[in-house]
Amino acid sequence: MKSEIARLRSRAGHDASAPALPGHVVESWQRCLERYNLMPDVMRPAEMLSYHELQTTLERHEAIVHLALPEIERLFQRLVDNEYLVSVASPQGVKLLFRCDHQFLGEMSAFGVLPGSIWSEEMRGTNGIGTCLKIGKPLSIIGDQHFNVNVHALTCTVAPVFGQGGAIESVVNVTSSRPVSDKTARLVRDIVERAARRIENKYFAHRNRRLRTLCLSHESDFIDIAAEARIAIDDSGRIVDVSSTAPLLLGQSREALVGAELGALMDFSQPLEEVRVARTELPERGGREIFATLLSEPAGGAARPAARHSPQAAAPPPATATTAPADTERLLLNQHLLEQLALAERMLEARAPILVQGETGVGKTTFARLLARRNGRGEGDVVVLNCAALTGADAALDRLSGLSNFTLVLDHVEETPLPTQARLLQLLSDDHVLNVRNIGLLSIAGCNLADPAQSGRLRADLYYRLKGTIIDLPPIRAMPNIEATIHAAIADEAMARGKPGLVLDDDARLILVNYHWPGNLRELRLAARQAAVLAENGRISINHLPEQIVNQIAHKNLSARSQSEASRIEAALRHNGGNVSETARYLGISRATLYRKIHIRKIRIPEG
Ligand SMILES: Nc1ncnc2c1ncn2[C@@H]1O[C@H](COP(=O)(O)OP(=O)(O)OP(=O)(O)O)[C@@H](O)[C@H]1O
Repeated sequence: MKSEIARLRSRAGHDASAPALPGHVVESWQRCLERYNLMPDVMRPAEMLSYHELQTTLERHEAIVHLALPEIERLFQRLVDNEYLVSVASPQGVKLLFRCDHQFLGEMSAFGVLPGSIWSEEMRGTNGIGTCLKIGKPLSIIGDQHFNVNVHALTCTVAPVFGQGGAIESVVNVTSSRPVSDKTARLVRDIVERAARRIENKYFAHRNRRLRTLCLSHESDFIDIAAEARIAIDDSGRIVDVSSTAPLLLGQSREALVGAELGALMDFSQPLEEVRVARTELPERGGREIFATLLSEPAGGAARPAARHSPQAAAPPPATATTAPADTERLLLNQHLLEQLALAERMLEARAPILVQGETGVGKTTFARLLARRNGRGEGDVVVLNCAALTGADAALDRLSGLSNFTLVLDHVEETPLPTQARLLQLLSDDHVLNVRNIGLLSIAGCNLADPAQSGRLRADLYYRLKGTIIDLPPIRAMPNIEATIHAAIADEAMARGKPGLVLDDDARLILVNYHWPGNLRELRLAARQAAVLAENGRISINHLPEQIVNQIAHKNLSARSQSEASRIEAALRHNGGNVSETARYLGISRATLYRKIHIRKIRIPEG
C-alpha cells in the first residue's frame, strides 16, 4: 500500500516523502487518475451554472435550501473570524447557498469557488464536496490532499445531508485558504457535522409532515437537535422513513428498520400520544436507554391520515383571513434573528404558542409568516387574522372552529376588541382540541404586552393563553451591528436592481449609521431602495439618500466616529420630544445610563 501511495503521489505530482494520506484521499486520487483521466496540474475551465440555471436549480431544491439557510448563517457567524466560506451544495456538487465575507470573496473566486460553481469529483478531482458525494461521509480535504495543484491552498470540511431512502440531498461545506491546525480542523468538522444533522432532521420533519414522526435520543431533554434520530410511521404503525442517525441509535440497518413494526422494535411503557416523553431500553444496544417524543401527528388523531385533503381542511379560508403569500422577501437574517427563528420553530413544533412583539417595522409579520411557513404543517396552511378588524360575531371566527391542520397567525393582537377577546379565548382555550386539530398558534403584538404601561390591552386570561414563548424583535437602533444591517440592506436592494457591488460614500455611510431609524427595517429597506435606484457610477452618495434622513444628521461633524452614538441619542431625544425617560426606554437603556451618556458626550436636550 505504501508503494502504491508513493506511486500515486508521484503520478499526481506530489511530494512522495510527505505524511501518509488518509484512505479516502488515496482512493479518490486513484479514481482521478484511472477513471476520470484528470491531470493534477491541468485545471479544466471553471464549470459554472448560468444565472438562469442556478435559479432553476435553487427552485428545484427549494425545501432544503430554505431549511439550510439559517444553519448556514449560524455556521458563518461562528466561523467568520477564521475566514471560512460556508456553502451548501446540491447532489450534483453545485454550490447553491454561499456565505462569505466580501473581503475574502476575491481570493475565493480566484480558486473558482463561487455560487453556481460545480465541484463534482469527476470535474475537479479530489475535493471536499465531490469526494463527500462519492463516499457519503463527513471528511476534510486539507491543502495538497486536493488532487489539483491549483487548489492546494484550500482546506475544505464537509458533511452530507441525507434525504429519503438515505440518498445524499446536499453537502454542507466550509472552506478556508488559511493554514488550519489539526485541533481547529477537528473542531470545525464537529461543527459542520452538527449543522448537517440539524438540516437533515428539519428536512426529515418537512418531508414527513403528513405522517406521525418520532424523535429519538439518548437524552430525555431533547435539547440538541443534532444528536436526535427521527423515524416516520404510517397509519398501521410501520416505519416508513428513518433519518441517517436512526440506524446507529437503534443498532439496526436502515433496511431492517424501514418496514418494521414500531411496536416490535421498541416497547414503550405508555402510548406515545399520551405522554410527552416515553422511555425504552434496547437489548441490541446493551440495554441503553432511548427516549422518544412525538414530533408531529397527522390531524385527526394518531392513526388517521393527514386532514389536508379532507373537506374541513379544504374549506375556503375565512373572509377576513388571508392565506400567507409565498415568502418572496429577501430577508436580512442576522445572528439574533436566526437564533430567535430557531427557538420559535422548535417551540412551535412542540405546540407551544409564540408571541412575537416589537416596534413598528421590526419585521414581526415577516418573521411570523416565515415561521408559520416553515412550521412542518405545509405551505399554504397558514391563516392570518387581523385582530384589530375582527368583531366577536365575525363569521371568520366561526369558520375557524371547523378547520384543522394549520398555523393561526393573530396579527395586531393588542388591538383586539373586548368582545372578540372573549370569543378568541373560547376558541383557543382547549389545549387538547388544538393538539388534536394540529393548530399552531402565533400572535403578533406591536408593543410589549408585559410592560405595565401596555398591560390591560388584553384580558389576562387571553394574554397567558397566547404568551407561550416570547420573541422580542429589536429595533435597528438597538442592534449590536447597525452597520452590517445597513450594508446588507443596500447590497440586497442593489442586487435586486441589477447593480451589484454598489459602494457607500463615507458621508452617506455615516449618515445611515447615525440615524435612529424609527421606522426600523421598513424604513431602512425603502431608504436602501431609493439609494440603489439613484446611485450613479457604482457609488451611493449623500444626494441619493432620502432628504429627511440627511437633514436630521447632516449638520453634525460626520467625520468623527465618536459622533455615532451622540447623534443617535440626539435624534432619539428629538423623536421623543426631549423626554429623557421615554428616550431611555426607546433606546433600551436605563435613565441613569442615558443621563451619563448625555453628560459625557455634552448632548443638548431639546425643548419638549
Ligand atoms: N428580516 C428582514 N429582512 C429584511 N427586510 C425585512 C425583514 N423583516 C421585515 N423586513 C422589511 O420590513 C417591512 C416591515 O416588515 P413587517 O411588516 O414584518 O414589520 P412589522 O413589525 O410587522 O410592522 P408593523 O408593526 O408596522 O405591522 C417588510 O415589508 C420588509 O420589507
